[in-house]
Amino acid sequence: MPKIAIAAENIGAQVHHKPILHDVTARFGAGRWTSIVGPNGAGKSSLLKALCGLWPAQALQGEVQLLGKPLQRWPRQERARALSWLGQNETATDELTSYDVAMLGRLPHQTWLASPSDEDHAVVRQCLQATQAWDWRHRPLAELSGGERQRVLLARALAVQARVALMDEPLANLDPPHQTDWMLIVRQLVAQGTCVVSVLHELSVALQADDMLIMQAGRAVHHGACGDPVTHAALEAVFEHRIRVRELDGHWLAMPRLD
Ligand SMILES: Nc1ncnc2c1ncn2[C@@H]1O[C@H](COP(=O)(O)OP(=O)(O)OP(=O)(O)O)[C@@H](O)[C@H]1O
Repeated sequence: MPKIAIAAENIGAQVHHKPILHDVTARFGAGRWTSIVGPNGAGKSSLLKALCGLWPAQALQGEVQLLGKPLQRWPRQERARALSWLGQNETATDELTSYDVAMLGRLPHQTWLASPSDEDHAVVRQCLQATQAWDWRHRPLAELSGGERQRVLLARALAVQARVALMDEPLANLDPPHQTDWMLIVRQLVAQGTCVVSVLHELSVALQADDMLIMQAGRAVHHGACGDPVTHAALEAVFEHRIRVRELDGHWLAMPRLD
């Protein structure tokens, strides 16, 4: 078993007194990529937000452990260096250029009011190039297409160089070649020991991860290896057997059932 990088321990959450996460325990290893999947409204984004500390404390039960220490005991800047976040539908940085957005990923490495270092600039360049967003570095985020903008936001998340990377629907708006690039980037991160946890609706991509956490109605109903037939059965069941998992050229794929 790899070292646990981040763990949700008995997490519960409510919105307006309505429970949306029920006693979720899930542990994610260093150097592993885990995909979180499940039907709409299953609580996938809510769990990711809990892992990231984005829930108000009064709406949350249980504990998140980051690299062996409770999340709320981490000093803010150290935590921002250890944990990176790629969220959905972010618009707060729309007026900034792509370069400046990616540079925001370096903020946890900078001291108050200091200019970015040569290393910060080198990392930002490398991340924008890795996501093929370097060509529009001078353009404001607001002017970019959905997929272009997603690649800049991914570059920002990569620029943090965090040991744990949480990504909510990272493939949103990405065309197939850039989805493949994203998987290759994730594989590189994992090879360097990073823990990657991603919420994905693209089940065939999700099946390329090391592990899969399946959620339903606010609960974690299965957590296992992506190559395990028990995981495939759980995946088919959670989607009411309207998909089937099949192997093609050594990869597991999820296909819609039309019969
Ligand atoms: N701020 C909120 N106010 C009210 N209800 C919320 C709020 N956030 C989440 N919920 C509810 O909590 C449940 C889980 O939502 P969540 O976004 O975590 O699901 P999800 O699995 O990520 O869904 P999807 O696949 O549709 O993105 C849903 O029923 C949703 O309506």
